[in-house]
Amino acid sequence: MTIQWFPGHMTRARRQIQDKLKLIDVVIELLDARLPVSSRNPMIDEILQGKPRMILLNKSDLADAKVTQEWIEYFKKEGITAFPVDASTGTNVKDIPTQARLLLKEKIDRQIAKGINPRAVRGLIVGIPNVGKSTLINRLAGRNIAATGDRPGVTKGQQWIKVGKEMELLDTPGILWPKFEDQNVGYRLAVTGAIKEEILNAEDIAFFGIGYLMRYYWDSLEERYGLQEFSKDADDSDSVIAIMEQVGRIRGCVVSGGRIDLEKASRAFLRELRAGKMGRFSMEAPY
Ligand SMILES: Nc1nc2c(ncn2[C@@H]2O[C@H](COP(=O)(O)OP(=O)(O)OP(=O)(O)O)[C@@H](O)[C@H]2O)c(=O)[nH]1
Repeated sequence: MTIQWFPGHMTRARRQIQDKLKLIDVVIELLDARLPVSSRNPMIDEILQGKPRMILLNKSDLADAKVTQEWIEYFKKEGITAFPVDASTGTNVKDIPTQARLLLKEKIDRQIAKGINPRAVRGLIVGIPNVGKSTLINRLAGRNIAATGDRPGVTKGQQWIKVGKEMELLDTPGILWPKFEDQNVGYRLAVTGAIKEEILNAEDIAFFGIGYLMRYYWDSLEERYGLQEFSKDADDSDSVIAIMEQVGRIRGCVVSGGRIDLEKASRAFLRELRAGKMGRFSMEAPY
């Protein structure tokens, strides 16, 4: 597997965020609830330079609720305000301005004590591609302003957006890069759709995804694809391929001679997995 990230690109992304930090009071760091480690920039603390920040575990509708709760407790122990959200339906999104003000409470209280009327809290959303930054901005703004898509890399523009009376957001989020040194990180990101399929091969990603579900979420997989007679030995590549073929059979990915088109089957599987059709799953737990 080769994933290339260019140092120039990272430096530019980092500088863009640091320029924006000067304009804002609080950072809203968006992570994918299914993989809070892999979807986190490894240098985030250094990049944020001590700016008050909260972590939102987005796409919590797709993640294992029990594991998400463990993550919330984990971040709490680290002294970081964190809570699950679902930007696509708006679950918990209304708590963001309140939590942002809480983070700045001391500063706001000092202003009030001096008789100054505190202005709206200014926030910046940061996160890796496809984590849901634009969807969240639109949700907070209550209208469609940021470009959203199911492919990484569609965010554009720059202005302040009012979120009620108490908060303002920069309409262009800060784009962070994920950590790529570890091959499994790359695959986890690819399974959830954060990395384009042109970079990693769809069959390899699906192979990884099926293996993962075989290990940790067998029942969901079994139910969806009728795998009652199949082996659930994820360490045996023949068993994994047999399941991929079954997916292909069920989804009509059959070519001449009855052979299964594994590439097509892989894409079908990934589409369904990413859309939550196999139920909720998490790929990383804190403990
Ligand atoms: N199920 C679910 N899907 C979500 C959620 N938030 C965003 N999405 C979907 O995830 C995809 C990516 O969302 P975007 O808002 O475009 O992500 P982004 O971070 O702005 O992406 P870039 O522009 O690539 O940086 C879209 O298909 C959204 O509909 C969520 O909470 N739950």
